[in-house]
Amino acid sequence: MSAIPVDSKCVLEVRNLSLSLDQQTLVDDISFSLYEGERVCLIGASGSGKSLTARAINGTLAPYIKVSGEVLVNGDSVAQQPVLARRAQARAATVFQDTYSALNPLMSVGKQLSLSTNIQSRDELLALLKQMQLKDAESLLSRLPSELSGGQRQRLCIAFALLSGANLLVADEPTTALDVLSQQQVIKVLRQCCDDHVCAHSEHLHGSPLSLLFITHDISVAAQLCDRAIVMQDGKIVEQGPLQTLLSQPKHPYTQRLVQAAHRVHVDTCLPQQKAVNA
Ligand SMILES: Nc1ncnc2c1ncn2[C@@H]1O[C@H](COP(=O)(O)OP(=O)(O)OP(=O)(O)O)[C@@H](O)[C@H]1O
Repeated sequence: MSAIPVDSKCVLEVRNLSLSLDQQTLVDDISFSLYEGERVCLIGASGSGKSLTARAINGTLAPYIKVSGEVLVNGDSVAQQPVLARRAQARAATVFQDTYSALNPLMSVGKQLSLSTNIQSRDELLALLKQMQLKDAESLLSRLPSELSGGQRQRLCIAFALLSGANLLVADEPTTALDVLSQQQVIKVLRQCCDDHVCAHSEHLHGSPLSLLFITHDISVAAQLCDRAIVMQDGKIVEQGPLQTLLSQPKHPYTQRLVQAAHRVHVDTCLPQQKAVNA
């Protein structure tokens, strides 16, 4: 990971955040920060509290979840605020694993795009789709979301999310439901968005680069995109640091198991090829 410049702006600060339901603690006193332009992954097994943490950040927690601690987005304290109660600069753009949750299933892609952007020109809409590496953009504009592949829909969701002008993107398992090639396309688009995106239309965030919180249970996917990792287990952060360091010298037993499992999957995947070469 490149060192964070001293004068970097803190885009997200999660401070002693706990989330509970009745007497059960689901997220337990976690703290971490994200600086502008950083790509950080929140990684952990199913049920470790990643999505709940994402919901506390983007303001979509169920109202019956008890929140304590602080979440600051661009300096605004938002832990207790649902998304619609937040100032524009404190709203994080979000993409989810379930792409249908962000798209109107009954409206063509072109209509949805032009309603959310106020862009009426077909050429500008086509340019937007091309930025998302969506080929065949002409035909995509007239299709319904169900007439796109999962990978195309996810790239469209990323475009929609970034149109909000937010400087923080929370991507909650955006590649989990996709095949390997579609995963690669989504990662490529996310990487490109982080490299190119500056908030042009937001008065408060003007010129601010995009920061990414990438939520996943797959450390090998995270390694293709992120510089830093925060590892969660059973609602707690057990380790955090540069991703390359975690991969080469994992300290916590859970991180060690995660890295070993990723190596095993890699070796298993390579085995048939090896046999074929040796045959
Ligand atoms: N709305 C809710 N009401 C009650 N319990 C919940 C709610 N959302 C999540 N939980 C519980 O909180 C714990 C953490 O869930 P969370 O969805 O954050 O896990 P996760 O790490 O994102 O898992 P996955 O990788 O499977 O999405 C789980 O035990 C889950 O059952």
